[in-house]
Amino acid sequence: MTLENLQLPLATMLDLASGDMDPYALVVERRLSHMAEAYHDRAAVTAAAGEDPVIYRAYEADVPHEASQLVYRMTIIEPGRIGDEFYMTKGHHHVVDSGEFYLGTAGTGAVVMQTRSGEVRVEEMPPGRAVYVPPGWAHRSVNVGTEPFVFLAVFFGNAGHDYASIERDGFAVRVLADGDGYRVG
Ligand SMILES: O=P(O)(O)OC[C@H]1O[C@H](O)[C@H](O)[C@@H](O)[C@@H]1O
Ligand SMILES: [Fe+2]
Repeated sequence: MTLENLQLPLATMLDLASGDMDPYALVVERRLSHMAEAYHDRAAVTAAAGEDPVIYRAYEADVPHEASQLVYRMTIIEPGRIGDEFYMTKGHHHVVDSGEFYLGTAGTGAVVMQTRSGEVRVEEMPPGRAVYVPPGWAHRSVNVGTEPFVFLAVFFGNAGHDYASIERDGFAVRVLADGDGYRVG
């Protein structure tokens, strides 16, 4: 094997507290208008539509989206709610069923996971807690705190993002404000 055929190693600085990455590419920036249908309180969606807040963004290292590659991202979900529902990601299945590794690094969040047959699990992701999302589980992350929720994600380069089934059917549970905390309803 010659060096010409080999990709060079890559090193990236990750700011675990803020989610900043260096070097990075901003690959996701989702505002409310990009996912308004995901929230159940229609009046609250309408009330927030004018401001159209940024709900979350993700930074990615320069890894090819190909089989055998491990893509890694820092995702930052802002604190906030639409009605009683916390800011969250759209959520997706992988096109090629494959696992994903998560590590909470700042703030207070959780990941909701759901199989195609409707089984649901919710795991909290405080800083230092790793969650493994096995193949076949759709996943959505939620900020249940008052600070930005930051996590590292690692997934296969050929996993792909399948949003259609979640856009159509949603998740069977919602993560809702409950006093100072949250409940899964
Ligand atoms: O793709 P979304 O459901 O909008 O979530 C935003 C991002 O969250 C995490 O970083 C996942 O690992 C990414 O694959 C995903 O793109
Ligand atoms: Fe994923």
